[in-house]
Amino acid sequence: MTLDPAAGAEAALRARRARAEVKRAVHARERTALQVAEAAWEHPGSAEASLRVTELLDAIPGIGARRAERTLERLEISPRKRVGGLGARQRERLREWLDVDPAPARLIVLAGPTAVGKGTVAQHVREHYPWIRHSVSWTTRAPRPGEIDGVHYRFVSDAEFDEGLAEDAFVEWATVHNSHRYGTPRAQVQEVLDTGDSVLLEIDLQGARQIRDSMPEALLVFLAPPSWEELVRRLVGRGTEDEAERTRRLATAEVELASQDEFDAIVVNRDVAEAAAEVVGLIGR
Ligand SMILES: Nc1nc2c(ncn2[C@@H]2O[C@H](COP(=O)(O)OP(=O)(O)O)[C@@H](O)[C@H]2O)c(=O)[nH]1
Ligand SMILES: Nc1ncnc2c1ncn2[C@@H]1O[C@H](COP(=O)(O)OP(=O)(O)O)[C@@H](O)[C@H]1O
Repeated sequence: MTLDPAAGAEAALRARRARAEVKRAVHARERTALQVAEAAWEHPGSAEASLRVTELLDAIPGIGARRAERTLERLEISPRKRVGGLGARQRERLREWLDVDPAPARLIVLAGPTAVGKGTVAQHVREHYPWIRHSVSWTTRAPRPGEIDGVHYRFVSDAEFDEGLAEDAFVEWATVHNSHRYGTPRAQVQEVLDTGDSVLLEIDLQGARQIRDSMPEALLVFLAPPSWEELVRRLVGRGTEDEAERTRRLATAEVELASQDEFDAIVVNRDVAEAAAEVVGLIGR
């Protein structure tokens, strides 16, 4: 029987479209990942069955690629596996996880190089997505023009910061740009999480790594510039640092750009509103 290549290509295109539709429905919350998995196991030849497990988890809002990868490691399921190809015990473990775990990410870290637009995007989120709360970090750096104590940061002295450290008051903290210290108050974050709301932490790479280790359910988002030149343009354009400080910050930025693969998701900040919508879309509801 000769295989007609055109018919084969047509069938492959149909299968790809069917899988894309399944992922879209999960991302749009029209179907749960658990319903898709059950359909895959009921109908072995279906589009659901041919989805890779990574595709299925990645389609769940609030589960970035890294969190999907870490979850499959924990479930001892190879990322190459298709949903329909899982063994009985793997199905049981996946069914259990899908039934309980994929809660919306409620602790979101937004990190990225200086002047990429973290503060601007976070401000847009604050204004347009009021259900997402924001933690106010402590910092020993001086306020910039227009920055309000208690809103942008809690501006404190070194001695006050030391007191906070002695009282274990921070869920994470770091010395950034080899100069000032910044820390996220534990009580503030816990209070938000206890109410079931989501909280956005705008912190540096060191802080993001601490959160990843201490709170693995957090969603880590890296905000990237469209290009290095644009990043430099924004830093100079902001006009809040002198030449020496800009040089120091750009040196940190190079290190941070090299670490973006440690994050669950990367959002490029070309347009503030679009970047904010993408971050919020990752959080899930
Ligand atoms: N680890 C940590 N980093 C923070 C915290 N608050 C702000 N940062 C980071 O400190 C760095 C310096 O922030 P800032 O002085 O506002 O300058 P910017 O980077 O140019 O916005 C940025 O990467 C912020 O994300 C915090 O509570 N913890
Ligand atoms: N998408 C964007 N396009 C152009 N300029 C931007 C964009 N996002 C932010 N900016 C500008 O870049 C500068 C740095 O933004 P900021 O939010 O202070 O960065 P960060 O908090 O990451 O250090 C600011 O002048 C801001 O207005």
